Amino acid sequence: MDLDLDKLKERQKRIRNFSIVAHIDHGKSTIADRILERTKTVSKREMKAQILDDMDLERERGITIKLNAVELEYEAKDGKTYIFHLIDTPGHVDFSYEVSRSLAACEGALLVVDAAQGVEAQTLANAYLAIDNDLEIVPVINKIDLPSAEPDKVKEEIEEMIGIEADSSILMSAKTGIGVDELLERIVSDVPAPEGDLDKPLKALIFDSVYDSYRGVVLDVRVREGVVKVGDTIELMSNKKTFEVTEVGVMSPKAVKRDYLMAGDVGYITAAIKTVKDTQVGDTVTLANNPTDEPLTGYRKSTPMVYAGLYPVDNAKYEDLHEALDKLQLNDAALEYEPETSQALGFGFRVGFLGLLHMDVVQERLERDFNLELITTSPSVDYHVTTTDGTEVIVDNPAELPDASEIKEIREPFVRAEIMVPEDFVGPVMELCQHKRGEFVTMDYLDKYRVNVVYKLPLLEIIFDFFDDLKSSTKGYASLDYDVEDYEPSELVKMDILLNGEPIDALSFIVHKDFAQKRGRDIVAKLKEVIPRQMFEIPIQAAVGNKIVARSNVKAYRKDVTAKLYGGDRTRRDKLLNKQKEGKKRMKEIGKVSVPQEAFMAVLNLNRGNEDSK
Ligand SMILES: Nc1nc2c(ncn2[C@@H]2O[C@H](COP(=O)(O)OP(=O)(O)OP(=O)(O)O)[C@@H](O)[C@H]2O)c(=O)[nH]1
Repeated sequence: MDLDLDKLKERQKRIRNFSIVAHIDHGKSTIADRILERTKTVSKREMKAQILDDMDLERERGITIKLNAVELEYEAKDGKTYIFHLIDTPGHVDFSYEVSRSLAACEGALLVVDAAQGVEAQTLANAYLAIDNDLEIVPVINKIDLPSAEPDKVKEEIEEMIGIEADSSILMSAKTGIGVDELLERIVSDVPAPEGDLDKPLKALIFDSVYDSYRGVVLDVRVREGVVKVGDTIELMSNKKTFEVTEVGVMSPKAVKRDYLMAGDVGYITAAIKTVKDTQVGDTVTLANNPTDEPLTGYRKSTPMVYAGLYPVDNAKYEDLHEALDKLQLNDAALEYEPETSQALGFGFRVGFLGLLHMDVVQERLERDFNLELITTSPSVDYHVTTTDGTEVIVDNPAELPDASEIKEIREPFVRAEIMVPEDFVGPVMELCQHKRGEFVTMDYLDKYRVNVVYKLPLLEIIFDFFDDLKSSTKGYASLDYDVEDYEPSELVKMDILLNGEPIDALSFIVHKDFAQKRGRDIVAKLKEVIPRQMFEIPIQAAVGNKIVARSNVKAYRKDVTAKLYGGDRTRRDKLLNKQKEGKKRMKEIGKVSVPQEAFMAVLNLNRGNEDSK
């Protein structure tokens, strides 16, 4: 097929690639919906609420996890039809790496700020990512329909805190539709058209990929230079593997086939790629017979910060879990895993996550989409350990921590946490941070009312319930952003948990020496609650080294639990039986003891484990 380059150049001028970035809940998805609706990309009837958040899980949780690229056509006031590629981005702090991925595919970003909430931590973090990517930023002040909206104040905040001109911000209500027309026109006028030579060799960035059981791996790409067509042989530059292109197209929002994708386009390529490991997000695609000389620079790769063991309840499902992780990783570049074995749980994987939310989402996907029943062990961070003979080891599984007598020093990851909060709540925030072993760094007034409090905190303390505690101690007003800064020595110890006199490797965890006693007592109490009675008494002990810090017993099973309940109440009885059945599914037989999934997560649910422990 011969392409008319002049026509393509003309088309390129009418392309606008942009993302929407915002703090969580400021209205990104609702704005995306309005844009789709106004450009008639989907009919009202087809339109489900929040169409871009197409995964059930996202809809249930109400957060955007995966990014999606959609092509829309917009007929502008100048009479021309523009091609928009809207790339949705997640807003949660766990997913900022996906934001930087999608920004690498754009020329512009709509920076959405809630007119009542103002600039928050993730607004700043995302705005800086956009600035770093040299994107044109179009500020949008959303929710101006709210009685508490203060658009003028928000404009000032944007100028003062982000340092971009905000006088011309679009005032919008995604709810009522005010401002949508202006927004569309401003995308045309403010977001630059993509550049990139059409007659150069193909250079396309893989910014996402999805596994499809019929078509194989589907690559989401942003073409930077050249053109790619069906029948071309593409080469993945990182591993030099070649594939014949079977289909190219765009999402609109369903897949629509095209004859070609050209410089400036955001779309997908399929090439009967069967092995998920062959494709790497961030890699450059070129043509095998006419390759480009230099790959594109990828983007900041995300590194996992939280690690946990994932084990199939049924040991025979190990290979299924392996396959499921392979497939999931394709949609989730941040996911890392390697096989591990546990004496208690058998064969499984040690999996690295970006944060607890990410861990939750992965676990749910594995269970729901791949029909697996899993036991997840309590999350851990990675420790840098120096042993007495001078060896350095990285330990992300508490069970693998060397014996205390062999450890010279343990260093744990510390984060710089920036917490934005109205001044009235500075007291409670500081108190919370102190509780979590925080070290005060600095505090600045952002404007008359708001303060940015900076603390250095151990990541270990942040990943547990810090965010929830922060929200509850500030009535939801605080926002948090953090980055791992360095590893520093801490007085950490390993807590072993013994059931029936046997140490259970999958239940051990690492804790600061000062919190050990209290955590030990709390965990024993919690385990006593969640481990069901059996025919014999089960002693539970928490130990640091040889020292038992807490103990308790699960009493032997006496009679049918349902016997106590009102004989006549069928529903109540059925409920209980069902619940027992549910619980049983998730039991893991360890020695003679049945241990439920809850037990492995007990350390997460110690009701503010650190409180009063100092
Ligand atoms: N009053 C009012 N509510 C709005 C407006 N825009 C969005 N909302 C509401 O604000 C909430 C958050 O909106 P979303 O669009 O889900 O926010 P988001 O930024 O996409 O959130 P994440 O996907 O979780 O990052 C929802 O309950 C919306 O209905 C608006 O203009 N006015």
